[in-house]
Amino acid sequence: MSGQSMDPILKVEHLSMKFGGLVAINDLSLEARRGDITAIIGPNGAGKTTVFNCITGFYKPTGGMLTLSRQNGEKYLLERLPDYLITHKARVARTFQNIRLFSGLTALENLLVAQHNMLMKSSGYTILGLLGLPGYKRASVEATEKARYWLEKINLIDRADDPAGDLPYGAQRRLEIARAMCTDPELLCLDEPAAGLNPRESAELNKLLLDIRDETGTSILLIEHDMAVVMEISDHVVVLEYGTKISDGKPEMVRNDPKVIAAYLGVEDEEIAELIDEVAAPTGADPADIAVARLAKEAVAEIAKEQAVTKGEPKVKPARKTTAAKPVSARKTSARAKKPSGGSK
Ligand SMILES: Nc1ncnc2c1ncn2[C@@H]1O[C@H](COP(=O)(O)OP(=O)(O)OP(=O)(O)O)[C@@H](O)[C@H]1O
Repeated sequence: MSGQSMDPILKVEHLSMKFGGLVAINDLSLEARRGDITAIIGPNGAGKTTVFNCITGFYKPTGGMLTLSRQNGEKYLLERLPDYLITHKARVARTFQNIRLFSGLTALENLLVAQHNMLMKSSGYTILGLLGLPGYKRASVEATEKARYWLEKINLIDRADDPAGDLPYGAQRRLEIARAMCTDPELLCLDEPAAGLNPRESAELNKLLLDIRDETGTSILLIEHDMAVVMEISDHVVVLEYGTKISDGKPEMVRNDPKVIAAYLGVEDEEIAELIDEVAAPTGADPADIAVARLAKEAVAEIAKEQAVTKGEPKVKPARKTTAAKPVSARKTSARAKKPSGGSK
């Protein structure tokens, strides 16, 4: 039940983000459709988290426009909003690469804290809540019901009263997603939700995300390195390299795109340039595409040959974190320098 409508919930237009002389995002445009799971993938340092940080207000972009269209017709220019309004007005929620739960609070309490704003509002921002105002009581019951609903959904209802820090890693990841869902987002941004999960936990995560999409209609924007997750659940995939979009489309199209294969295999620019010179484009096809395709094919064959002699090694997984070479089109926009502190991962 993906792509409930063709209208985009998020439109990124000509986004750029510079850190001093480093161009992290270069004139990036993309769309995430309402009701879809959209994945942003790319090698390390491609700019994925920077895009998330621009969308969620952690960074103010150097240029470009980020338009969030809510279901009720309200539109928000995210680059102009402070981060708390991006959450509360534009209804964008996010999780981070590293888990950020309150580890000393129980699983249930973590989900109640997420609803703190709504509870404060119903208490009139005074101590009237403590005096048992009916409105506050009702809100408090609803908050607990919502928290328990999400605990059921993530199979943690039996551990509602356990400290979040005592839960297994995969359960903590699901709890973070549940916490984000307790804020009733229209766009849920997940930064590497499958990182560190074992195959069983990954499968549980996939199911949870598909349920969220299908049952709540929430649109999901996902950064992910695990290709099994990306290919299984995404409706649409955008590939970045050096802050530039190199591919955009359905998962099967992106998976077979020579530019994407080359980026993940780390083919050197010089090799591509040499081949472009050699390649005669008989049917008017782009020589760069032909060259990249040929190099990718050679690289895959080489790896397959190596693996044939190395028993027990895993199969080629192009989307695992690898350092990639720059694409022909992005040689001048190096975003692969060392990352200074201050970013939000
Ligand atoms: N706060 C910052 N200050 C300076 N440079 C930054 C900052 N944040 C990110 N960068 C740089 O921007 C580029 C893109 O980084 P980003 O973290 O967005 O990549 P990524 O695709 O999310 O990588 P990964 O897959 O490793 O998480 C990198 O070169 C990084 O060093």
